[in-house]
Amino acid sequence: MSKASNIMRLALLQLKGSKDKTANVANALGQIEAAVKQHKPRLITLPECFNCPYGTKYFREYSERIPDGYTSQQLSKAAADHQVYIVGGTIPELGENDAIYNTCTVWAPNGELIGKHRKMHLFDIDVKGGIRFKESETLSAGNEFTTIDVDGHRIGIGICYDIRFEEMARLYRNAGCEMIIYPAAFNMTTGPLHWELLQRARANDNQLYVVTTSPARDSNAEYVAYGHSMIVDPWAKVLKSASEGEEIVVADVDFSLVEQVRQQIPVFNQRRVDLYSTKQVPKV
Ligand SMILES: NC(=O)CC(=O)C(=O)O
Repeated sequence: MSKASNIMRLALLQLKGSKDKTANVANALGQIEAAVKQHKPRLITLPECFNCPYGTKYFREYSERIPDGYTSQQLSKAAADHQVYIVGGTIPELGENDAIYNTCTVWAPNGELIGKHRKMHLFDIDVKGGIRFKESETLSAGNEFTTIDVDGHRIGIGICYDIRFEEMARLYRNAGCEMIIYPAAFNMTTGPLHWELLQRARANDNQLYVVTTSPARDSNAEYVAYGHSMIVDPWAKVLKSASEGEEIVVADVDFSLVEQVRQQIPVFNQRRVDLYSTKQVPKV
């Protein structure tokens, strides 16, 4: 598709969560409506696990089929009602053979499902005196890369821990992506040190936009999300960011910056492929 415009308005919805799935989905729908009325975005993003508490013991109970489940149907309707693209954060997905995935769905303005990304790198960490989390206790990892086309702009989808893997971002860059969107829920151990650093690193290394959307911070929750949803531009500059609470972050991104940075700092033409391998195997 040809590029209709280089400017795209994004609205990142940093949402409060609770143990009540219906209330979480209703809150997301209300915030989508508010964002559309106030800001008229082309694309809206939601946080990781926006309909479910972020904890391994909850994933099976809250899991749903995609696209037939309740949350998918609500997001599809919201996209069609408001004529907007929705990168629907993540929900626990009940997949084939009863496996559970942490999955992002993407909806077009006609309500059609145009992308489904299963978290590829499971968040299994054990930081002494900090946080222990083991998604692999109940989740399976996805095996497929996911890109979508929005008005002629190719966008890669990753989920939270996926951002730590530069190889994945590089594959998206090589596949022509100008932006990577990561629904994410960093925490109070890793967030302060790594959240902004990783986003700016991925943006700088690959000369593209990086967008993250976190749940709002709830200090009483079992898993305390860091917040600070963010848009980083291809210069690695933080274009806009949220604080900790529930918030809508709005920004107009200019995709012409991607080409500008790639021309002015042409690292991808200057690689010493005679000295190191840059062979890319998977097809994205
Ligand atoms: N929750 C995650 O998937 C990742 C995270 O919190 C981190 O990498 O830190």
